[in-house]
Amino acid sequence: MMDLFNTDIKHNILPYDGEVVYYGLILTPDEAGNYLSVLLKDIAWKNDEAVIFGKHIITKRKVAWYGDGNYAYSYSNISRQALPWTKELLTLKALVEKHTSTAYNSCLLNLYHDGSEGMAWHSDDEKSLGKDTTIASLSFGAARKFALKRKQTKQATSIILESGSLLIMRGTTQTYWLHALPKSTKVKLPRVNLTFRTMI
Ligand SMILES: O=C(O)CCC(=O)C(=O)O
Ligand SMILES: [Fe+2]
Repeated sequence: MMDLFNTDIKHNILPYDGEVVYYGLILTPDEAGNYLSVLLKDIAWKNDEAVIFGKHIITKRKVAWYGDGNYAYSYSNISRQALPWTKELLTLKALVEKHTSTAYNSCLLNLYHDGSEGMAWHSDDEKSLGKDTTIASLSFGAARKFALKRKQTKQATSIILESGSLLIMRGTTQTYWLHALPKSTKVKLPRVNLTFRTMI
């Protein structure tokens, strides 16, 4: 596929206690734009729900959960059932697996309609994901800042995720670091993010 934009030097953007590697573009801007249209149309987007301090919250951001099996996935006190892969998601999964030499069995999708929507600080450390799991993040649409902050020292770093780009988090990243997608009033266009994961 497109290796044109890939430099062979992929460095860890974390100083220690985990590995976050930015691969840059693995799709051309045109390919990424086409996928964005298809994903906006074909994915079963739903507003995310959570129960926080006993209060039922519904987010503006939309989510979807796809996977191999009948995975039940639970976070923020709400459980969700994985939908069967679509053709496009299987193609993208294979592409990401090739680039990262890792197999995934599920994918969490997020749709941020514009910069007024984001994701708060968290780590993907649910028991169902296993410890020190590899998560591959593929982005489409508006470029957005992805921020990381060490749990203990609050040391921070960030990177801009462009349309068609791939980022992976692996090793002890989820144990020692939080990540977030900050809101930005400057962003007027939608972004779709796919995180390929391995459920155990
Ligand atoms: O949208 C992003 O880039 C981050 C998504 C994320 O952290 C997650 O789905 O757990
Ligand atoms: Fe996350």
